Amino acid sequence: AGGFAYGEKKGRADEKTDAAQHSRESYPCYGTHQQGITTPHQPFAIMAAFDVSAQTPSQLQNLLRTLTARIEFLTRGGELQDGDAKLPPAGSGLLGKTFRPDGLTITVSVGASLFDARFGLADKKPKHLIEMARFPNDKLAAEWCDGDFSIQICALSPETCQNALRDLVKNTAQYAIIRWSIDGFLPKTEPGAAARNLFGFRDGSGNPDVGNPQTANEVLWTGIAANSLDEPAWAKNGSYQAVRLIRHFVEFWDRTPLQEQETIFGREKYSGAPLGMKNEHDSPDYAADPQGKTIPHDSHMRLANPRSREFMQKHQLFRRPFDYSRGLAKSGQLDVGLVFICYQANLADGFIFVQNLLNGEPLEEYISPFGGGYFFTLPGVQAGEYFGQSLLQS
Ligand SMILES: C=CC1=C(C)c2cc3[nH]c(cc4nc(cc5[nH]c(cc1n2)c(C)c5CCC(=O)O)C(CCC(=O)O)=C4C)c(C)c3C=C
Ligand SMILES: [Fe+2]
Repeated sequence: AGGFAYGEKKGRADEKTDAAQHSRESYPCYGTHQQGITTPHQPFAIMAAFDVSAQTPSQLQNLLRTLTARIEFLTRGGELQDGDAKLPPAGSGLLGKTFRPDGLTITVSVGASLFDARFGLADKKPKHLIEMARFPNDKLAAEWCDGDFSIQICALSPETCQNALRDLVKNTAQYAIIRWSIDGFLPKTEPGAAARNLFGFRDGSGNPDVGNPQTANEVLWTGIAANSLDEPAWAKNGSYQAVRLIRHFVEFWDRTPLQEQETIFGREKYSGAPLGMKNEHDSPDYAADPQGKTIPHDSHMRLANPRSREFMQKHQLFRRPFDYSRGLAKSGQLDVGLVFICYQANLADGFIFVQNLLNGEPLEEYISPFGGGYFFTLPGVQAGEYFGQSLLQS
């Protein structure tokens, strides 16, 4: 009595390992599209941008091959194999010697600057890829903007994101230098409901359902969506990624009346329902509210998507944001906000068009965009290939 069979005992012992505390959820990195876009929204993230220090096309290829190999290893889970103890260990050790995939996705995207004179790629640039231009309410800090490529890391724990970033920084050090990086998280929420941003509002309720492949084809994938057929052939099945780092003035927001907060977004704070409706996923009926008495014309949601037929066909984007918290700003105010990330097949019709509709909105009093960038998420690849292969070999 009280004894354990070997297997049972081993099972119990295994339950106590670091690895067992993490999820076996795995999103293999090979396929038509990269992971981290239509993948279920994980609760933790790091968004980072890098500059390439590689000098030649073949060094750039080495960088992309290394990135792909590390992404394959990290997203599959496995065991670190240390060699000579006089050399650095194989990994950070943050997750222990063996580690599980923990829902990790790593999404690689390239910036406009990668298409300058260095690598002979100038004539292959996606049509709408440019460095991020300033919008009227922006206070952009150059050190928080742009980059030759971006890496979006998402997982079910913050340590899995950290471990992945450390691994990528170490293994690409010969050819790339990190430029900026920010950690993100999402509050827990009921199943099927969008997570809340730091203003306390559900953020993502009006997103297109990109879990439906037909909707994803119409909204996300360059070279597939109707408004993106004039792009270079290598870019097919990629997507434009727009990143905006947006500080929230939460002390000011928390002193703003509830009614005003709800009018600013056009939704009820707690349920997330459009004003005048019951449920989060109810569709607003703007035709029945031509004067904007229920949902004001200058509310965030009405400006961002007037739901006209033309808009729904051409200007939809898919948001996959995270909240951030970085302690205190120099002013003594909380330095918190949103890592706004969205994907679309055509950047000009998507993010840029919608942001221009939002310029001057009442929400601007409470926010201050300070960084981010535009990137092009590379098409997916099959085992044996590397991310960016279609670009370098086209
Ligand atoms: C240019 C694109 C957008 C930026 C930048 C943006 C910033 C931003 N948004 C919120 C909070 C909410 N946004 C909501 C809806 C919404 N926002 C955009 C676009 C941008 N938002 C769109 C296209 C939509 C969907 C509109 C619709 O289809 O009805 C909402 C409402 C809930 C929801 O639908 O997700 C909230 C809340 C913040 C805080 C923010 C930057 C500070
Ligand atoms: Fe929004």
